[in-house]
Amino acid sequence: MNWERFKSLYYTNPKLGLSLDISRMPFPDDFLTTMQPKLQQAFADMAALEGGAIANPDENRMVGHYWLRNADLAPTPELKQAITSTLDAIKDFTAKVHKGELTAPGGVKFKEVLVIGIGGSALGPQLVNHALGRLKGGRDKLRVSFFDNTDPDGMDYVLKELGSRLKQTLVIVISKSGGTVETRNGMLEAAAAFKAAGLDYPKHFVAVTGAGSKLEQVAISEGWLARFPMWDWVGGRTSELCAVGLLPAALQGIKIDQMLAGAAAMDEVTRKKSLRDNPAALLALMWYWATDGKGTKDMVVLPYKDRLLLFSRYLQQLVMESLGKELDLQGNVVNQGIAVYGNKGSTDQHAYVQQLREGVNNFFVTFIEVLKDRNDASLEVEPGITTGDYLQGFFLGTRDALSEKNRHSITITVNEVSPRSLGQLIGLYERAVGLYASLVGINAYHQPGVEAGKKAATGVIALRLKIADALKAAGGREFTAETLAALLNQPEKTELVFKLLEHLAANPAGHVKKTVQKPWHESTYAWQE
Ligand SMILES: O=P(O)(O)OC[C@H]1O[C@H](O)[C@H](O)[C@@H](O)[C@@H]1O
Repeated sequence: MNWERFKSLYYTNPKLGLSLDISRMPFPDDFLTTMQPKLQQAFADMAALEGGAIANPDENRMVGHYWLRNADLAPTPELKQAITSTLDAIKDFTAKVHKGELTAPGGVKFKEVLVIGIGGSALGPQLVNHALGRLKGGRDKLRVSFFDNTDPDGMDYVLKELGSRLKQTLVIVISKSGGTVETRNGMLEAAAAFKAAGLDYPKHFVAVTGAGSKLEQVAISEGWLARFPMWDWVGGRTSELCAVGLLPAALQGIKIDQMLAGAAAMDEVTRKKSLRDNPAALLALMWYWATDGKGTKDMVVLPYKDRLLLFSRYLQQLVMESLGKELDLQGNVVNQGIAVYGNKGSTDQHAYVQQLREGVNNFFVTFIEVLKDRNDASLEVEPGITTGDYLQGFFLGTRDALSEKNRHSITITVNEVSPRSLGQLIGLYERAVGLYASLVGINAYHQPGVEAGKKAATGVIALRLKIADALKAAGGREFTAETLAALLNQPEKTELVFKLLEHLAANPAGHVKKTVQKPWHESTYAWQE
């Protein structure tokens, strides 16, 4: 590639220990200049947001995740106090757990944390757990596992892993709204497991949730061990650096002050109004150029580091839930968004990189390079060559191979994976998403599209109950999906009735016996005690 272009476009910040290379995005010479008016408007929007404006108009909310790492920026003394006192409470609680001053009943020391949450209430903690666990090679102070779904078998798997250590397990139920059904279900399943083991679960349970939520009410009425707040001015997908992410991380033994310091340092840099000094603005403009400001290309995130495996999954929510919007701020239909996927290199080179090089050219790659290979000395796998040399070799080789075929890429380089650098990366992408949303004129801070699926699921659950009632009342009579839907007076829902019957018949709790017939849709279903 072109060294002169690289020299002129390379952003490097030795203080942060982070660099950004946009030279492999072949935007025209005047692109950065022509974007200046839009970009300056985006900076102005961002300054207003940080100053406490209602930056999420649909929900009439402020957007305050930047205050979490510099409470002095909070627009009122009350908000500042809320941030600092929560941080103190997290540290205090964690210190007591680590010292064994706060224990499970019977003085049993907590050794395990089970986090129950979903979406923004799980992805950040999962990323941090995976990226920063056992960083120096030693053991974590507490080991963290997750329920992040309503999959019964998934929960059984985690509970089996915990086994008899359930008595040493601290459970953190995280839900901003406190009403998310998957999380409620996880909480009930965990409580049942504790009860079955003869354990007094409220003495193990902690809630992170919004004031007055259903979850908070349960935690209060059952006398849970502790509660930590979640505020309406922090979105789920930007909540890693409030109690949602900090509490599990601190308990694990991760240096949360360094994560916060990393994000704060990145915030300072990404507030700069001069484009060439602002890596988040450069990133946002590259997304704009690569995708025509319309999401026409996908963002493939490829960290060459196992510890950053979950970064793409974390970014998937941050980017897609923020940018994937039907309407712009004026109410025009725009169907915005950028699709995000990726795992890690060089692993993915043996999976889908074939298509990236030769197949449909509908993406741009963001490589994440980590300079430091490992803590200890490295084996030479060939004379003078280590496994880390190979990891870099595959990264550089793949990048060149893609460039040769006009497949564009951005590269972010960090010195190492550490609490500080992860805080920086989180801060970098939060800012880039916010700036990009301004560039394309959308609200990045709501998620109206998520509700439709939740509402429809409620309808499905109601129909499931009706089916069970009808079959029971029919006392063993056999129905096809069609005859049952007709009986329920819902012929338009025959497909749903079929799907529900199939699931009921597959599980003992369904009490449904299926008799297979030909053709398959003449199969019958009947109640069975
Ligand atoms: O934290 P909770 O209120 O339980 O929400 C968990 C998640 O579910 C919702 O459906 C939203 O789409 C996500 O933005 C959110 O992070």
